[in-house]
Amino acid sequence: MMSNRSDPNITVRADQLRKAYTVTEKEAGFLGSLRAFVRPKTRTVEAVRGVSFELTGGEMVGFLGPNGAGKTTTLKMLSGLLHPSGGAASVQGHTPQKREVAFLKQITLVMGQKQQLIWDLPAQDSFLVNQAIYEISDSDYKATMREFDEVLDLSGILSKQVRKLSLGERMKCELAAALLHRPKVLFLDEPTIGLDVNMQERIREFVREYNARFNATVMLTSHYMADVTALCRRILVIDGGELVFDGDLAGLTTGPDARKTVRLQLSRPATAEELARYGEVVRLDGLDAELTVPRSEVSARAAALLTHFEVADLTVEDPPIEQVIGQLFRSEKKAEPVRELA
Ligand SMILES: Nc1ncnc2c1ncn2[C@@H]1O[C@H](COP(=O)(O)OP(=O)(O)OP(=O)(O)O)[C@@H](O)[C@H]1O
Repeated sequence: MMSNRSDPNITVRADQLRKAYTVTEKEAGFLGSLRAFVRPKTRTVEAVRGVSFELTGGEMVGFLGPNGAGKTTTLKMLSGLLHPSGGAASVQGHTPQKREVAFLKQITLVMGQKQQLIWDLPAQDSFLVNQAIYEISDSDYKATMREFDEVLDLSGILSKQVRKLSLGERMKCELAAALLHRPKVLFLDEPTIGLDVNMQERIREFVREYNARFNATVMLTSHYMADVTALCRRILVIDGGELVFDGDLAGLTTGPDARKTVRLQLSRPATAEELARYGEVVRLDGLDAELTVPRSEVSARAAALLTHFEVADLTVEDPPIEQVIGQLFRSEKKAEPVRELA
């Protein structure tokens, strides 16, 4: 969909955003260090290669990709922590790298792997620091803390030294601290990493409620697909620094390119080559086989499988979303034309 650049509803825009890092290569050992010091050898890593997309106010979007795909680099550019090597970004009408106060008051970046809270102090001391930095009035501070407490149940943990908190408790405090100023745009980089299932659900609920209450735009990366399926209708998939998919999460399992999983319990062994004539074999374990087939051809393929093999049982289901997205990562072709900016 073409967009109007002045559309006030667009809160985040990346326009051919690029980032190349220059890394110094060093051989092992002392001599290697010396050589690198005297005559540094450098190499360019193209982490983000011309990424374009737009998010509208209140949208929650999953930002997915394999390790090293460029997710964190993109989020850092959108938060103004990194200068793009090319292209442009705009968030709430601001150019992120200018780090204007009015911009910083409207965004937050939460990195599950990094912490913002002061380690040796109770979390509430870090909250007070943020209250001062963001110039939050006492009444707003109290009201926000009350709201956050309802969902996150912060009672009893705010006064403990951060170093003594469990990972889940700390993450609840990290999120609360990062959202104290009620930002309109949330960049959440693995906010649930390492948490148990219950705590992941709690954090999800908090993000969902925050989004509903403040109509906030949320861009979320997570290795837990449950986070994405619970919160996001749309996903952006990045691979090797390029956007390879921008569209509806549901469309991946129902759209024209969608596939179905056919599970077979065979009565007599078959080879992967034989089965591969009827679909893509994703697993063959003794008499248990699993194939994916185009959704539109599922009945014909199932009938053919029943005719050509001795089958004790056959079931058809949607493939796990991890598998569908994994196939996007590996695919060379773009799964759907990526939205072009006007
Ligand atoms: N400061 C840096 N200097 C040099 N290269 C970097 C730097 N930060 C990231 N990279 C490289 O840029 C590429 C993209 O990294 P990035 O952290 O953005 O990926 P990611 O999608 O967030 O990965 P992950 O899921 O593993 O966190 C990788 O090849 C990474 O090694």
